[in-house]
Amino acid sequence: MGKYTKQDIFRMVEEEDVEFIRLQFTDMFGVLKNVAITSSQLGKALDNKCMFDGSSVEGFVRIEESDMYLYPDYDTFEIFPWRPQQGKVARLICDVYTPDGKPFEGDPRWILKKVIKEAEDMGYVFEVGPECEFFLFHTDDNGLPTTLSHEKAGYFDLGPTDLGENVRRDMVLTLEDMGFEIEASHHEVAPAQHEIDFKYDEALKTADNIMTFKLTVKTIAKRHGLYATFMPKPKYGINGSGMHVNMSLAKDGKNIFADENDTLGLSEDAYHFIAGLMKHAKGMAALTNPLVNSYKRLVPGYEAPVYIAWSATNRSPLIRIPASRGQGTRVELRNPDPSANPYLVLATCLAAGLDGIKNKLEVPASVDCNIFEMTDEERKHAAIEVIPESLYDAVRYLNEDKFICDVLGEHITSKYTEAKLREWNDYKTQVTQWELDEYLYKF
Ligand SMILES: Nc1ncnc2c1ncn2[C@@H]1O[C@H](COP(=O)(O)OP(=O)(O)OP(=O)(O)O)[C@@H](O)[C@H]1O
Ligand SMILES: N[C@@H](CCC(=O)O)C(=O)O
Ligand SMILES: [Mg+2]
Ligand SMILES: [Mg+2]
Repeated sequence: MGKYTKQDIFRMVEEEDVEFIRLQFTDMFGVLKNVAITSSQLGKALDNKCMFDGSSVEGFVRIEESDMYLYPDYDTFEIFPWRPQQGKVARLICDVYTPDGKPFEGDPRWILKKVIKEAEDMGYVFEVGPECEFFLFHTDDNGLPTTLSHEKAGYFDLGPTDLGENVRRDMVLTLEDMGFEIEASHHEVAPAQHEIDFKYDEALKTADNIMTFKLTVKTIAKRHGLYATFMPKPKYGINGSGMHVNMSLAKDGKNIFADENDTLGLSEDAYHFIAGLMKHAKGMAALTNPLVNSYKRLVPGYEAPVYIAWSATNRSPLIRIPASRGQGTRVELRNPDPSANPYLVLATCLAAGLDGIKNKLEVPASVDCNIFEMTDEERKHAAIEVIPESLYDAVRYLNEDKFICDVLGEHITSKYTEAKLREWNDYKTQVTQWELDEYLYKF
């Protein structure tokens, strides 16, 4: 049973004086799209009759087959608190369907739903809590984003040093207005870098929440004359922004990753899940780290992972098991960044973990020392592999991992690969400032 019925939505629109409704969906590349309707069209929208031109959305369909339908998920009805309070603006997150009434295979939300169904058939609920980091920068005289900030604060610092402090407070209050349960918010390590953590939930809800979170953070920053960016590594020499993904599986309301009798308090299935994530980490990288820029974050020295390993005691590997046990027992994957499409990231993470469980994959020994301080020889001896080092490598690994390609389906795999190779080739031909600074005078 859903949270809202059609009648509930009509009633809320009437009572709350909602004038506009945004029908939202997310494209393959994690970009939020929407078409706005007035409340006079609500009945049509709720009957799945609203159409859009799919050929205008990158990675969707060709012009000859362009009609797509939006099927609103009633439970996602939410009013935007930052819009006028008369003639309010609300949104509904939608699934994308083809004209013959089938889910569109290029819709990332559908891909996630498919894997969730598979988990449900095994009796599992997939619970996920993300940690989204972002930067707040000034805009220039034309209102365009810069990488400038006047902030000096660092990790966990308290104001009033920081202009960002008030902005973050406003973000938290707005998110709470929209039903988010905010667990923590703090200044991150780099100047102008922040993090707001919200409570974990079932995977589909969390993926929707991540999209809403990014929209809200950007909107509130703009209101304060700042620009919020989720670009993974906006500045050389300081930390980049990650989106650690905390995951657990529940069966009949009980966290099945916990086992008091184990030395680390983890169940067999938790170990298999970790092994599945490790097996597919390279194949998933093009999704968890989708930009050319993503790979500039995954370098030693900035709290971001580089090596495929796991540990219950330290933060340097790809996978960390945070200390909390019982219902809080979870696996934290540390390489995803907030530019990723959350639907595709959660779909592939869940599928990889389930692959581990189904096939009883064995985890290698945990690496409890600082991997960055090991020599290449020591890492080789411990069979520690490296996360792909560029978008190009990541796309290659994706196409080699048939299991992950199957999760994504033919449509997304081919369109995604095509677009990401185009992005890489465009980047590859650029002459950067670094090259000019290094070479122009020498040669
Ligand atoms: N059982 C669980 N399953 C999935 N997620 C969970 C579970 N329990 C807690 N979480 C989520 O994990 C996230 C924890 O974030 P928190 O910032 O505390 O983690 P952290 O990794 O210790 O922090 P950091 O990496 O910034 O030092 C929250 O979103 C929380 O709701
Ligand atoms: N900003 C770091 C993470 C810092 C943290 O541990 O919270 C990253 O790029 O992943
Ligand atoms: Mg953090
Ligand atoms: Mg974390």
